[in-house]
Order: sequence, then C-alpha cells, then structure tokens
Amino acid sequence: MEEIRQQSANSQEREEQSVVRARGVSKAYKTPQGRIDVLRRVDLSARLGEFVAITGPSGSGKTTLLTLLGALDAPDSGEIWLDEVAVHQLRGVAAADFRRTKVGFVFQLFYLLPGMSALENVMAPLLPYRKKLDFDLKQRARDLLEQVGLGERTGHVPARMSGGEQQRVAIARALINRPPVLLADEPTGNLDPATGNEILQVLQDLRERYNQTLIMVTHDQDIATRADRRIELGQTTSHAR
Ligand SMILES: Nc1ncnc2c1ncn2[C@@H]1O[C@H](COP(=O)(O)OP(=O)(O)OP(=O)(O)O)[C@@H](O)[C@H]1O
Repeated sequence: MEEIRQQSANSQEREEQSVVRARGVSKAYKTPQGRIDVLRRVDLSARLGEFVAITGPSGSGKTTLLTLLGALDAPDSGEIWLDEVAVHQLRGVAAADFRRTKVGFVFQLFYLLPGMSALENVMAPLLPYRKKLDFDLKQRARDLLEQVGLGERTGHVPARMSGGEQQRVAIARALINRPPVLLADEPTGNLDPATGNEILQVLQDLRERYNQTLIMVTHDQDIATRADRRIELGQTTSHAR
C-alpha cells in the first residue's frame, strides 16, 4: 500500500516537473475533399532537459502535433501547457509572443535567409527587439555559432555553406532566445547519415548545456532509440465527408 502511494506520489511529482503537458489533444483539417481527423486525444509530456522523440507513419500527424506545441496552430480540443503557459488558448499576438520567448524551431529545410550572413541569420529573430534586450545580441549570436562549431564562419552566407553547416546556423538561430523547449521537425532528414549524426550530437550537447527540453519528430529509428522518451503516433488519420 505504501509502495502504491509512493508510486503515485512519484508520478504526480513527474507530472509537476513536466515543462510540456498535452492532454487529449485533437486536430482535424477541413479540405475540399472532406474533413481529415489527424490527431485524436493525444497525450504527451516532457520534463525539463528531456529528449522526446515523436515517431509514427507518414501522415500520422507528427508535424501537426509539433505545430500545436509551438502555437503555430491551435488544437480543436484538449489542453497544451508549456512552461506554465496555456498554449491551446493562444491566438494572434499572444501566440507570436509565446513563440518568440518559449520555443525554438528547427526544420528539415533550414529556412535561412539567403542574403544574410550566418551571424545575421542567428540574430534575425530578436533584431526588432534589440534595443529592449538586457544582453548583447551580437555577442550571444557569436557565442552560439561558436558552440555549434561555426566560430570561424560567422560572415558566410548560406550559399557558401554545406547542408550540415546551414543546419548548425538554424540551430543557433533557434536558441537565440534561450527557449526552455526546442521543437525539431526531422532536423537530420535532409542530411547524409554522418552529417545527421553530427547534428544530433550538436543538439544533444546544447540540450545539456542549457538544460533544454528537445522534442523531435523523426522517421529515424536509431535516433528515436536514443531519446529518453518516445511518443508513437498511430495511423490515426481518417477522412470523413
Ligand atoms: N494545413 C493542412 N490542411 C489540410 N490538411 C493538412 C494540413 N496539414 C497537414 N494536413 C494533412 O494532415 C495529415 C497529417 O500531416 P502531418 O504533416 O502532420 O503528418 P506527418 O506524420 O508529419 O507526416 P510525414 O511523416 O509525411 O511528414 C496528412 O494527411 C496531411 O496531408
């Protein structure tokens, strides 16, 4: 009995330590062909510093779930809490403020601005707020580029960098606001296996350095097995007219 009480206290403690909690999250898209139920009552939780992999077949809603966690879109029902913010309730400016302060995004296709140097790309998300910041933006961007191994390439434009280097810049950019949570969508999907491994190592090192939570969508079973926790989405998508 004591053991059961202890177990439930432990699980409650774990729940309380969660920096991300999603409960009963559902999302459907309306298309000209009818409604697509993508996520149905999905639960997810992640503690501070934890690495969580989201896996599942193509079309099971992995990217959709990541966009909901990052307030790029809103769920139809269910709750999402991230660093004590009720993400499911955010819209418009409040959602943009949340994205700027609480999360970093890394995508498969880097999305760097082609006309800007690595340093300018990393500074870009906070450039409009530069005067209000209580730290030196350029110095932080330089430090981050150093930490991802590009200390010597700060002046290079994306066209003069390899895919792996461009992804390193994108990771540094995602961390410029020191977010508690990094959301990564197939960050190694566009890279050869060796470069992909290097990028994974960079993400792991930075996660430890900043005690960040890393939530990563991946098709790669090897990467998923390295995660602390794995959320497997089923073939939940169904179409209804
Ligand atoms: N904005 C949208 N409008 C309509 N349908 C969408 C939209 N976004 C995604 N979908 C559909 O929702 C389903 C889930 O898409 P999602 O990209 O979340 O899956 P996924 O598991 O990440 O897939 P993949 O592994 O192929 O990237 C797919 O059928 C997709 O076509």
